Amino acid sequence: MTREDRHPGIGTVHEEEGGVSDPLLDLLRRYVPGNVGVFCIAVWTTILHQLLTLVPPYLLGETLDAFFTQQRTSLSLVLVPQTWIPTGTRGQFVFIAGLFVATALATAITQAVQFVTFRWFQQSVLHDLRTNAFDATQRLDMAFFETEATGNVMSVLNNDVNQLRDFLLGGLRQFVESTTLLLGLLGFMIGLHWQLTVFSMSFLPLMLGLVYAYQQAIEPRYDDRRSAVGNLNAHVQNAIDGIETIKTFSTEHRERSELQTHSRTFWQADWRAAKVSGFFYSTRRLLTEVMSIAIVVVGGWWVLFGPPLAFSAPLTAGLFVTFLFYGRRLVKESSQIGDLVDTYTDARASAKRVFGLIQYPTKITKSADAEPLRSVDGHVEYDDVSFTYPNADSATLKDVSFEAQPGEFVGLVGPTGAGKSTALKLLLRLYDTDDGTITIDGTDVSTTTVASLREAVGYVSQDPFLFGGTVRENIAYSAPDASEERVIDAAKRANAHGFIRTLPDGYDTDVGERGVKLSGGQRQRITIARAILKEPPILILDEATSHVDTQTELLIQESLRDLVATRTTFVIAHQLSTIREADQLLVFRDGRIVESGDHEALVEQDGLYASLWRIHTGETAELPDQLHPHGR
Ligand SMILES: Nc1ncnc2c1ncn2[C@@H]1O[C@H](COP(=O)(O)OP(=O)(O)OP(=O)(O)O)[C@@H](O)[C@H]1O
Repeated sequence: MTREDRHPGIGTVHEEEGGVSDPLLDLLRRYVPGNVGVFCIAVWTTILHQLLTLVPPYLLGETLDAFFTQQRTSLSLVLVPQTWIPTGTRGQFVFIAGLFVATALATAITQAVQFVTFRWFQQSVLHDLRTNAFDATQRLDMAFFETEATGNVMSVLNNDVNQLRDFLLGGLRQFVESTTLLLGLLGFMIGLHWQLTVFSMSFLPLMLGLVYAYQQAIEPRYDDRRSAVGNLNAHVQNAIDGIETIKTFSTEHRERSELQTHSRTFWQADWRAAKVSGFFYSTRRLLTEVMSIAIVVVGGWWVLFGPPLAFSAPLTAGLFVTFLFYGRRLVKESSQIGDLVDTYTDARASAKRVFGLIQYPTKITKSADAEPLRSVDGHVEYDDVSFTYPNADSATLKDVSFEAQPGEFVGLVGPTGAGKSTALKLLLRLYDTDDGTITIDGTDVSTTTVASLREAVGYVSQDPFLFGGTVRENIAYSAPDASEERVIDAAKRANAHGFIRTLPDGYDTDVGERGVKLSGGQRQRITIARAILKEPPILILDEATSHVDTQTELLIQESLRDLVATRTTFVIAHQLSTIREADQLLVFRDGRIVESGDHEALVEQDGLYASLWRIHTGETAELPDQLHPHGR
């Protein structure tokens, strides 16, 4: 099993969430109303255009019968009042030529209008769909990203949305065209000669049966192909994200062979679909030819020797010519239903995945009666908080309780993996607690709107993330309207101004994708400046200075002193000197707070903290008993 295989398909959610049974109907139901005007014009001109294409064969048949085969004495045309038709042969000939030209013009105009309106409709719907799918990914809980590979999500946003583009432009238009043509042709043909129509249609059930069988066989194969391409993309994405690790461990070969496995799975899935498609298209072709030949043979016989079999109505040569065109067209259109089903099935699988993403259930961001958090003093209280990560076997936090007064400086210490970062992520509601409550100024954070909560809390994580762009844009990310002075001031307080000035373009220097052009310590200082600029009433610094040297760390601490003094600050640090001055220290071990108090009190207590402190000061190199991997 590879990394990506562990993730369930996004598409499964659509059905579970009780969406409309057909995701493509769902698509139209959601997006047509916003574009109803242009959609109606597109559909109507398509119908008109298709009906117009049926006129020339009809005119040709009538012309033949009226002027050349003398099977009719006067010219009469369906839907054209007899009074409009001139009486002399010359006049009638010019009149019919005029009709040919007018039909050609009208056909061209409707085609142009149909093309541009369908294109507009398609782009407008895709724009809305793309925006909604992107909104959905932004809204999703962190838990989602732990179960769904990024490449899979990217595949939905790119491949599946593009597949729907093909459906909206090609498939939907073809559906309108084919339906119009089939109904129009049947109407015309029955009106002209119902008996020959009955014969022409005798193969139709066979064709429709073939199409139905095809749809049943191809749909699961398309589903497989789609999820295989998602896994393939996920792997490529992972490999590009981790390119540095791959190179340093020289694991290019392993990654390549994993890619080949995914690529082969995709190839096999495609092959299974291709075999079914190949069989269908060739059988359809054969059936189409047989139907066309049968119309030619039977129709020709009819004209030459009279009605065959149980038929009774005579057939003129002109009408036979009209029927040759119509018959072929009927056969072609009914066989096109196969393509339509193909596009439809493919698009359906894509729509399932796109709506799976859009409708993915979110617990945190979608609380219906959440209230915004109003002016925050910064009194934070954890009451018996327990939490287990979605895919974890055991609890990460167990009965964690503590209280931080407004403006207090709280340090979190403890061995790695003890649950310090997790505890503070719950304050930001990156996850919700399983048990217990977290309150800010007495308000349970699970009842507040996520936006107002995160507005009140500044967070600098262990992994400083910078967006591609300039240094200034990255600092001002938390306050895009901040003045130049405020940005520089924040940078100074984060001890970043000095190095920024030495960069080639100062604050306008491009940091590269994810900030790769800067060192870890430089990135960290920019993320601290970003948090400072926001001036939040509550600040979380999670190992925020772990990448900088001791001297810079001291300088940052110095400049953060003011900041810390005026707001509730939580600092996680392994360098205990960083948090020695904290008003309160919380010592975590195995998801529990095992000691708390200020530095002096904890040293006196002579427990875990005191042991860690002795190691920190170099007084001892011995690992305390509690932390010894094999016990003692
Ligand atoms: N997204 C996650 N899914 C599942 N388990 C997780 C996740 N993030 C962290 N954990 C687990 O939860 C436990 C606590 O992790 P946490 O990051 O809170 O520890 P920490 O005390 O902050 O450690 P460190 O000092 O190394 O940052 C660890 O055992 C970790 O493996």
